[in-house]
Amino acid sequence: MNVRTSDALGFGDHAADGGAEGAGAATSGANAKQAVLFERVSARLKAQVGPDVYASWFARLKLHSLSKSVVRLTVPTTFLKSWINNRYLDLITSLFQAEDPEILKVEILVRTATRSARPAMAEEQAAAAPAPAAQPAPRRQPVQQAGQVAAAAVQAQRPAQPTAASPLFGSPLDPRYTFDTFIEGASNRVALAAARTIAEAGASAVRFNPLFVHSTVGLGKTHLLQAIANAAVQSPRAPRVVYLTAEYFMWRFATAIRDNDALTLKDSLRHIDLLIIDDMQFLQGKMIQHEFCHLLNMLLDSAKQVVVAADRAPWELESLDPRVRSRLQGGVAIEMEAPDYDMRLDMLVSRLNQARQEDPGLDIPMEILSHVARHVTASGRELEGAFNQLVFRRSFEPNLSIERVDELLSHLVGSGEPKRVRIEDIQRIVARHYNVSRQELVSNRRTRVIVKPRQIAMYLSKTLTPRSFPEIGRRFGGRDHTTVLHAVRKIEEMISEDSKLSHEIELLKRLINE
Ligand SMILES: Nc1ncnc2c1ncn2[C@@H]1O[C@H](COP(=O)(O)OP(=O)(O)OP(=O)(O)O)[C@@H](O)[C@H]1O
Repeated sequence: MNVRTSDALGFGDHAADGGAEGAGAATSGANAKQAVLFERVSARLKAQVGPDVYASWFARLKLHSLSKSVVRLTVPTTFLKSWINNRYLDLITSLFQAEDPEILKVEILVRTATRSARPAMAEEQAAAAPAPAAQPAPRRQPVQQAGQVAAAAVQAQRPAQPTAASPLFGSPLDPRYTFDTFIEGASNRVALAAARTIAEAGASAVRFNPLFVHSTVGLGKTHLLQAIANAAVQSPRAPRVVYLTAEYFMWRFATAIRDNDALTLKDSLRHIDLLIIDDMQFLQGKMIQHEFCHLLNMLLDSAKQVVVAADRAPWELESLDPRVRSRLQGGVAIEMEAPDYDMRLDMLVSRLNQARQEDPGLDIPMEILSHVARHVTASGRELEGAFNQLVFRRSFEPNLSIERVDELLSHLVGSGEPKRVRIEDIQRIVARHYNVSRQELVSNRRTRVIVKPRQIAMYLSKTLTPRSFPEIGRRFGGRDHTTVLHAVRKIEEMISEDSKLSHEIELLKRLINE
């Protein structure tokens, strides 16, 4: 219940993040009162900093614990921790104090990460680099290689080892992220086919350019992007490949500008065949976006392939410069959805086979794998977390029973639930609450008595489901995505000013999540 409550605030999109022992376990320790307090503070924070900044920096913030006077919050990366600490800690503290004057201190912790920590040196480098206002240092570790400037930032569950053939600018890709280990299913088939086509095309661009892959967290975007890079660099045509996260791109440009070295950097990027950019939602800052727009235009105009991934569709990347957004929309956008049961089971079996290569004696009964696949439903990352827990526990509890597995994974089992909220349920519950019919909610009628419940239902659809603005628009009588966006913003504003409405919405969330 408490996990769900804090997810319902807009953290839900990222509920999967943080790994096996991260926020899920932590959040389950917080009681309902704490969760409501956290919701209220986050709503105020969102109202204060605006939805774009909020989505970039606070979407993955979770409540860890709240003692009488100390609030502990968690984020998935060290970078986010220092970014929030440096810029927003005072604001967050004052928002908590406004809700509860007994609170004296707010601490930001890094969740037990399933991703590798940044190597100390890179960490120091990032911390030392004075990112220009509004431009962050990289979230993941940059790695430089012999005289090369741009490098990829890599995410992995253990420190990534460079593959035999590395991308042009020395991207140390995680060798496990290949097409062979990527499980195919109905939810990602199209994206996988497009990715394979690009990897096989080598230096010659394919028809869809740029390819834009989007999904909520933990559904395999990074795995797929790195699989493209891993396969492309080994193809006989030997294209020049660069894989990097948007944050690394920002950091690299910020440092190059500081060191008067931007020209060299730009020059080194001119000659690539395949640019792969991950986590596009983090690209911020006018100047950096301008540089990125240049690069994008140059590559696309010279028929070089670009692949981009983000946690939302290109038209929903509101913080992006309209020119960048428009260029990104000029190709093909493909959404990946959550894996079904068969895919989840295949992922677990595949992970077991990989783990057996290191430990041939490792065995987890099929009955347990299938039980986990049935109950841990949210994302690949949660499955990975569940698998790691099982392997870890098995070493000192060799005969795990199903009941014990349930106990160990209860935080992961619960966290998938909010994602199953359906838009129809939201419409039904909101309509009943405001005494209007569901048909009226999706109709063209614009009387006040209908407009407000409709906007609330749209807001709840955006915050309680992973559906995109256009899809929500379609489900509300074929409305344009900007209408939904307007509704979400309006209700967010109203919530921050009107505590009665805020309580009403909390009540609706509870009814929907019941
Ligand atoms: N289809 C899949 N086949 C195999 N593994 C998968 C698949 N989807 C996700 N995973 C695994 O789940 C974990 C999380 O995936 P990944 O990091 O690629 O997600 P993501 O969509 O990039 O998440 P984020 O938005 O947080 O960056 C990884 O260990 C990945 O290997």
